[in-house]
Amino acid sequence: MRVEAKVPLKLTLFGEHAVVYDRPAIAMTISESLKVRVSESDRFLIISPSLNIRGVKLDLNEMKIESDEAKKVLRYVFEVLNYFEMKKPVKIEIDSTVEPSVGLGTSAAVIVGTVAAYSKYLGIDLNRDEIAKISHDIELKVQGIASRMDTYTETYGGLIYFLPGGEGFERIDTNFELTAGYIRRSMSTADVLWRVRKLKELNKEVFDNILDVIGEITNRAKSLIIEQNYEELGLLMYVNHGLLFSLGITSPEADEIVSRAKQLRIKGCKISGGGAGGSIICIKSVEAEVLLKSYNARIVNSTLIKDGVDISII
Ligand SMILES: Nc1ncnc2c1ncn2[C@@H]1O[C@H](COP(=O)(O)OP(=O)(O)O)[C@@H](O)[C@H]1O
Ligand SMILES: C[C@@](O)(CCOP(=O)(O)O)CC(=O)O
Ligand SMILES: [Mg+2]
Repeated sequence: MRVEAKVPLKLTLFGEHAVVYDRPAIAMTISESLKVRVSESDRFLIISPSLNIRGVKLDLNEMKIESDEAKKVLRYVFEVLNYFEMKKPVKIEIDSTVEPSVGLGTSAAVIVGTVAAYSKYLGIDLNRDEIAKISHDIELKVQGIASRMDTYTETYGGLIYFLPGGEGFERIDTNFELTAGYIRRSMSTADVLWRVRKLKELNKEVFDNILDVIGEITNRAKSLIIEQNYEELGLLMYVNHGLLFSLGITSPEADEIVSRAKQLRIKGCKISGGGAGGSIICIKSVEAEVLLKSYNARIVNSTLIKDGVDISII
């Protein structure tokens, strides 16, 4: 038996980082995806062609390759197998339409896909809520810090508003259109999250105020998306980017792109996801695509996808 889980990747429209501290957020699934295929094997094998592993060590006597980096990047998959007590050995193949760690929720997709496919392979029927919850717990365990935004968005699919307080979400029925692309990233989301945590400890009051404003912007943005008021929404994207700059999670190149976008009168642009480079989103326009390409960004297919993880037996 072979089971395949196709997981849509996601963009964060508003509230990244603040959502970790129980403020609201808005995210949506897009046409880019990551597939996890699980099939019979006599031992556990993980194959992921898009991963670049550096610093391998070769034991010439046993012809065995060892890599601390491989262990680290495959920890998301390992912890899923561990959760299911590694009940049956399997071959796990992971294919993604984008590179790993670009602010599009690839970490969550690897977890959601492996939870969905491996549980099905084991004959365990999980509903979406169970897949999302297990996946969130695993992301939190591996990274030490994580909100439920990415795992829930990719499990359920669509454009989703996460309520403040860390519980509850609403799906918003809309045909929102974005232009998006990603640039080089200097850190993983986990590393950025820990940097933000340190900043929070340094000055709790200022930090909390910034997060409150991000929360207010997110709540206003929710109404503007429903009203299709893209002028004001775009303005709030610039404001959200500025607040992310103040949290230290943008990058010089991302700031330059967003500033240039403003100068070109593009309606709205901001960094999306973990930051330190990675994904940038703008209200859809030809000018935004030209701008992103001029910075060698890889344009992503940001068509809103309304369905979440899809499991099939092949
Ligand atoms: N195709 C893949 N195969 C295996 N693991 C992956 C893949 N893509 C992402 N990952 C895991 O997710 C990590 C990236 O997480 P993160 O920095 O949060 O990226 P993103 O912002 O895209 O979610 C990688 O270091 C790796 O551990
Ligand atoms: C920064 C954060 O809000 C989003 C991270 O998104 P990504 O892993 O960069 O796609 C973290 C989280 O919500 O867990
Ligand atoms: Mg991630």
